[in-house]
Amino acid sequence: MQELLKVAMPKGRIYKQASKLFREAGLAIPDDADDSRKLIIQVPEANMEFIMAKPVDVPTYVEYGVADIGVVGKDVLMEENRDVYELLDLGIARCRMSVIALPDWQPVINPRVATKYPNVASQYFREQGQQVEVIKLNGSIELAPMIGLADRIVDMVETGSTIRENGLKEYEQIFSITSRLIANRVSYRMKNNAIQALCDRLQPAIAAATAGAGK
Ligand SMILES: Nc1ncnc2c1ncn2[C@@H]1O[C@H](COP(=O)(O)OP(=O)(O)OP(=O)(O)O)[C@@H](O)[C@H]1O
Ligand SMILES: O=P(O)(O)OC[C@H]1O[C@H](OP(=O)(O)OP(=O)(O)O)[C@H](O)[C@@H]1O
Repeated sequence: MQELLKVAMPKGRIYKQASKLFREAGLAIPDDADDSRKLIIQVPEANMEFIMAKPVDVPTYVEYGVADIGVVGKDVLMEENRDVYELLDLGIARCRMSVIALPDWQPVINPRVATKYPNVASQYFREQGQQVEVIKLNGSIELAPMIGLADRIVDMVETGSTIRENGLKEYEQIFSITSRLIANRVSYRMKNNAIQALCDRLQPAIAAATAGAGK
């Protein structure tokens, strides 16, 4: 019998895709665990316990070892910069991090950039040699250039419909994003059999899903 794995699972849009991938890997994972208000869900069929977390908190739970492994977007991993192992690119929740502004944007004297990702944005503009004031927001980032809070934003683009519907334009793509499987450093050693077995099951499922999506 392998060790129980505590898994930090993001509630919201990643959960459905992650649980589908886990099922395709042969694990009996429910697809509706995030529909209830329960925050800790036992999945005895897969010898797992899910900790249903806010996506941005997943790396924190994993770094502190209260979860052995977790599923999290690359955007959050880059922003949070936690001390965890990144084990697998799950290929799900594909989107990109971009610089967005109004279509008539021109460089301004005191540029302001609004974003949910202040560390990523600051590093990007520093590397570009541009001095900007970064304003942290927690959602509806696209509002910022529309109402004059910032002249640019750094945010996620998937289908492009949010920027289209708000009359904005994507200027630069900073990096592409998918969700990753991460592990606590100690758990990776202590529960190596269980974690390795999970990776071995997930890998062909990821390859099949990626081939199926024509990517
Ligand atoms: N439009 C999108 N399309 C695909 N993936 C996305 C999109 N937006 C975000 N993601 C990915 O999904 C992850 C979780 O996003 P989600 O919107 O569920 O959470 P959140 O906005 O961080 O949390 P909350 O809903 O609690 O504010 C992101 O970190 C990113 O990796
Ligand atoms: O290109 P699209 O397919 O339109 O997706 C992009 C949108 O999705 C995310 O927002 P989310 O739904 O997480 O809402 P938020 O504003 O609360 O971050 C992101 O912040 C964009 O606003």
